[in-house]
Amino acid sequence: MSEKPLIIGVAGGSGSGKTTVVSNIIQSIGENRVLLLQHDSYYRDLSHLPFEERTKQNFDHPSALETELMIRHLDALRNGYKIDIPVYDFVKHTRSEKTITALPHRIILVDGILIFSEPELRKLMDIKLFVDTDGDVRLLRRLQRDINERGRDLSGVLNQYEKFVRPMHLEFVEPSKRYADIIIPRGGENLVALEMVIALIEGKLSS
Ligand SMILES: Nc1ncnc2c1ncn2[C@@H]1O[C@H](COP(=O)(O)OP(=O)(O)O)[C@@H](O)[C@H]1O
Ligand SMILES: Nc1ccn([C@@H]2O[C@H](COP(=O)(O)O)[C@@H](O)[C@H]2O)c(=O)n1
Repeated sequence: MSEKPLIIGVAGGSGSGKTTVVSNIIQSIGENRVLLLQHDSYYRDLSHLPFEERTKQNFDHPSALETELMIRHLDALRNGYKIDIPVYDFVKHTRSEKTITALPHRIILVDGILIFSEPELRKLMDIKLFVDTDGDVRLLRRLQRDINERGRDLSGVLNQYEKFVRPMHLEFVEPSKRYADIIIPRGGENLVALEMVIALIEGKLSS
């Protein structure tokens, strides 16, 4: 592929609806034209720690993620090379032996809570979207998701939220909103904003 891809970043707090927004964009633009790269896939492996220790880590600080690898991957894709995306296990807090091979695409969607707080990563993005959802709504969604899908219990989710998620959100995620080109209030339910974003992407692709 000789043309450089269009790289679209989708940031926002945990549970804000990033994945929902991204899925809507992919459905509208067409799966075969888009590659999704999630910062979540680049969480550092903690298999060297006992399980109890892993659960006590701060996963909301930039140092918890191997952002340098994600940047190398984006550079490789921009230059026409394939990459091997890590597979992360949120139940065990570990990275799998397996990877997923991804080929260069015309559009690359990048999502994650901290993608705009990393200058090197931010620099690579052509369009930056921030999904803005109230903290109480995000906490309720996260409670449900983490208990149903990530092997957590009520008190674990609440402790983690109070100790790490909320303070790191205020320190890193919320201030990074200033770098967004478009702020999407309420996330995936905001169909007007989604239509505008999709029209913008289509316009960029045809220009
Ligand atoms: N508008 C919405 N209404 C109800 N539930 C939603 C809505 N948007 C997202 N969710 C649910 O909330 C949870 C978190 O949403 P998700 O899109 O995964 O957020 P993020 O990727 O920002 O963490 C998911 O279980 C999702 O199904
Ligand atoms: N082992 C891990 C790794 C990350 N988290 C939490 O995931 C959140 C980011 O993912 P979203 O899909 O919600 O954007 C982040 O807030 C971390 O606290 C975790 O709980 N365990």
